[in-house]
Amino acid sequence: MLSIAPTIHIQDLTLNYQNKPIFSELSTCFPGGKFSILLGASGVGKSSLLKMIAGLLPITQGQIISNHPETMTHQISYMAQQDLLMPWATVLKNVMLGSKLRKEKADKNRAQDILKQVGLSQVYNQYPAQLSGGMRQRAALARTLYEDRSIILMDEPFSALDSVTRAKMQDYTAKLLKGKTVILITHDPFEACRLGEHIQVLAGNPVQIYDIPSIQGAIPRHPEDLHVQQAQANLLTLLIEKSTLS
Ligand SMILES: Nc1ncnc2c1ncn2[C@@H]1O[C@H](COP(=O)(O)OP(=O)(O)OP(=O)(O)O)[C@@H](O)[C@H]1O
Repeated sequence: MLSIAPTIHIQDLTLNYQNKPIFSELSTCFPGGKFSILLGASGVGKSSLLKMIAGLLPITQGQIISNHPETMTHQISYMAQQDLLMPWATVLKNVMLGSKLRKEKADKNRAQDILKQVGLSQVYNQYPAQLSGGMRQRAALARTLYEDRSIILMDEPFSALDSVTRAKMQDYTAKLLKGKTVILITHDPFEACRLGEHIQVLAGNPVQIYDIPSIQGAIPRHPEDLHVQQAQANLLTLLIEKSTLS
């Protein structure tokens, strides 16, 4: 595992789907070793941007570069909105799937420890179809965390969880990924303010990136932290102001 934490630069990035423009000449930066949070209305292009960073969507105009270019091909762990669990493999085997695909020796102890931390120790040997939606999402989270990469991209990783489990998973994820370059998409301003060391909103017509002032305190911030509560209110107000819904 590399101990570097790459910074990711987005430069003049344009995205069209079948001639339909989504965003144009977008530029921003996701700082190395920080937890970056990306918010924005449904359909604005957040998942597409994440897929472009992950190399899953071709770049036709503009570029995405890193100060450690090698990390962009070999050091990314990506968690999609859909859990993408393999139905034929147990939960434990799903978590260790990356090792198997790379023909590496799997670290069963690490996989089991992560599954325990996400509350799935009782279902190691069950299959995805036997799990609830929230359990499936935690299995996908465990698989993402098991990879131990320098860059972690997560698309709404806690969206299916009840509020208590969600808070616990936020805490665990923030602690485990400390010092890594993380980009996390969420619709939840509270989550953004608990976890964000760098918060951005994708919004407007034409779509632009807005930087949110940084919030005091180390992450994961406590739910009762007054800075979190004030920042959450400000962020929700900004999202409402930028909303194009009438
Ligand atoms: N494969 C595709 N082909 C055509 N259009 C697409 C495709 N994928 C996404 N789009 C369109 O691109 C736009 C941005 O989609 P994207 O999934 O990136 O948005 P999002 O901000 O992540 O939304 P959400 O918050 O609902 O997940 C939407 O209008 C969507 O319909």
